[in-house]
Amino acid sequence: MKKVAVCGLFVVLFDIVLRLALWAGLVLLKCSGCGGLAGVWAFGAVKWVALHVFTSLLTDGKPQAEIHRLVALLCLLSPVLESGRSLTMSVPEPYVGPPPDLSRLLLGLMSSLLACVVWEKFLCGDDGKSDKLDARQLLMRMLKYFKPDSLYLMAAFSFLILGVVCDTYIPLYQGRVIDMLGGQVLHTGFCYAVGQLALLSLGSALFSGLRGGIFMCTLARLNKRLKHLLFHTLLQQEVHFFEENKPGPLSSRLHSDVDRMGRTVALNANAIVRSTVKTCLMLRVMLGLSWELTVLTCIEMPLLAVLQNKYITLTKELKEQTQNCQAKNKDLALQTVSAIHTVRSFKGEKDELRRYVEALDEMRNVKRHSGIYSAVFGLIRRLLSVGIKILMLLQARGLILSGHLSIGSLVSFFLYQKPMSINLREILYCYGETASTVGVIDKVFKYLDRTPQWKKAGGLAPEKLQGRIVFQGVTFTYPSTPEPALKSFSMELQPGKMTALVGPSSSGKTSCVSLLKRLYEPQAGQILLDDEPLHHYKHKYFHQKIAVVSQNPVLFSGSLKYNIEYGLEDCTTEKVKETAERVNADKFLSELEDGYDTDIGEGGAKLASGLKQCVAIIRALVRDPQVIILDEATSKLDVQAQHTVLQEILSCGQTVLVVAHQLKTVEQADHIVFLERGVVVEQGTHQELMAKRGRYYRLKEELFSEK
Ligand SMILES: Nc1ncnc2c1ncn2[C@@H]1O[C@H](COP(=O)(O)OP(=O)(O)OP(=O)(O)O)[C@@H](O)[C@H]1O
Repeated sequence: MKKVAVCGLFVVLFDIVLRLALWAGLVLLKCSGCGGLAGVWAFGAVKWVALHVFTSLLTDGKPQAEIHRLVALLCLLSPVLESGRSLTMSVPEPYVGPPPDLSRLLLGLMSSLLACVVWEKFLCGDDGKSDKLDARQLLMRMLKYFKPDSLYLMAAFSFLILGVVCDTYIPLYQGRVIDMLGGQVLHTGFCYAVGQLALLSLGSALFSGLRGGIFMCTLARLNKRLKHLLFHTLLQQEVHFFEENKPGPLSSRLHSDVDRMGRTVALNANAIVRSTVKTCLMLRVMLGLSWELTVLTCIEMPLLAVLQNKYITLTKELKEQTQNCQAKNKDLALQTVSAIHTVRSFKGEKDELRRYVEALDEMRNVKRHSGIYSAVFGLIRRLLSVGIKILMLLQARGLILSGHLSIGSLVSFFLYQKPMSINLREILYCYGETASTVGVIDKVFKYLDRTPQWKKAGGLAPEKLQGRIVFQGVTFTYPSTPEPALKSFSMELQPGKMTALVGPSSSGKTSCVSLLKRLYEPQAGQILLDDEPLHHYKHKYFHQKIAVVSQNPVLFSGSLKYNIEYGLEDCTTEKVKETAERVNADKFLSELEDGYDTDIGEGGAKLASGLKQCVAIIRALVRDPQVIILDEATSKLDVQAQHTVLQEILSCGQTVLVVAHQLKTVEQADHIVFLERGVVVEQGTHQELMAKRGRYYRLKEELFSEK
């Protein structure tokens, strides 16, 4: 880098020498110019050759890419600017080339250097090249999601350009009208000018409105598509994914981040195109009005770019911190509110409030830092603008006094100048905003690209299923823990028989049920249903044939009927009632306020826990499952109801697995599997195990303490 800087310095010095030589030559020859536009271009070409030879000598024939760019700018910028200036002259004057004005020659050098710094630092700097490439790829990928809306976008961009063209010419016509006010212009001429102005204003309002509306519609469509896709992808993920990623951040990704992504890309693309087209058109008009004032206006741009870039770098981390804090706050509040019963019964309100206040404090600190940065940035930016404005006023006075500028043109220029700075600021802001959204886009795409870490379900859906389940040497470790929950675990569940899985706490009973529900995949061994691995069955078929009822079933807000039919497409009310009758619950449920249409509240909060279990049992039975897993599913029912439910289930010839903590259930079981630390210690009937007088017998009192 140092080598490039030193080489660049020598190139600039050599360029100054060449410019001074040209100036001295023109002064000595008493020439007012160097041969018109052709002369300027010729001088640029000669300089290019000279600088090229000079840099080759300096770098042993291997000049760096940065030096090449610097040389190109030093040689080309002045001819290009001069050509542009002559093109924008309303009445083409015979061009005589730059007068032998030293300050003008040096102004060309300064603008070349400034352009070079902006180019190297902000547009193609080497730092983080791969990051920029990634960002570009991400943005390009994001743009692909707009493909279905291409027609809308084309219409929106067309209206945008039409609106911008109208917008751009409004100040010019305003200036003309002002000049006509004091002049000897015919009334019709004046009315014609005012009519043109009115037409332009009308066009601007109409096209801008159409553009805005279409962009908003497109954005809404994109948001819907992205959210749908992301939610679909999330639902495909394995259970461990949801254990690793908390609901708060996931919901934040799904809502705020997707919204922000679409908004930033769509609105920024809109703003960048609008501002760029406007800036180009305005530059053309402003150069025509006064190139000196235009140069002063343009000096503001690179300085603002440097400032903005610094600001973005400083606040990038703060933005991420703010996002994380927001997600954390949301998560904390959600957790506390959803567990309000536990919080209240443990008098945890104070603790929860403290935790929430701590999270709010963290957020406040981050926001305070953002505020300070924003204030300092705003102050420096304003000081810079005021400084440039003072310079412009001084220059404008000179131009008016020398007759090069009319008052109307100056008014027009100032009418352009403010929107021009706003446009440039908008471009820079959008650039910064898009850059800072890249992180958000990246996170969302990471979720969208995530392949679920579980075996895909097959297509098996036999009409007749026996329901024989075999665990063959299953070893299973949770992804987040090193110790296996089940070690070479084998067990068989027979159709029409009830098997009880018993064991002390943390022995692996629930893990067994989770594997059977296919919430996790075992690392070794396999689980077979009618001699076929579980993942060979169709997803919907499998979960219809294997029903699980847990101790604390999850119910959804809505009616009783909605909860019982949940996930079924063709379940009739008769079938629901019939199933409820089988477990003696129909009478009770029908007597509720609105019968089966009674709203059970958030998570079934309006139901007693026994009734919740009852609804969960009916929900399982209504699916006509072949395998029923009862994970303490009847613990909150009275003895008579428990008996009825078990008898009803067994009478249908289904395979029943009971995770038991109560002796009553175990005694009824045909087969008992006694688990300890993920290993089957003993198995057999209750009598056999008692007769053995082994672990089951010794732990009986401890396990089934109710007896
Ligand atoms: N989601 C999980 N992530 C990590 N480890 C887990 C998870 N669930 C259970 N475990 C661990 O797996 C082991 C077996 O737990 P499991 O819940 O299967 O036992 P259990 O016999 O059902 O216990 P309990 O009767 O108390 O419900 C325990 O060591 C437990 O800490």
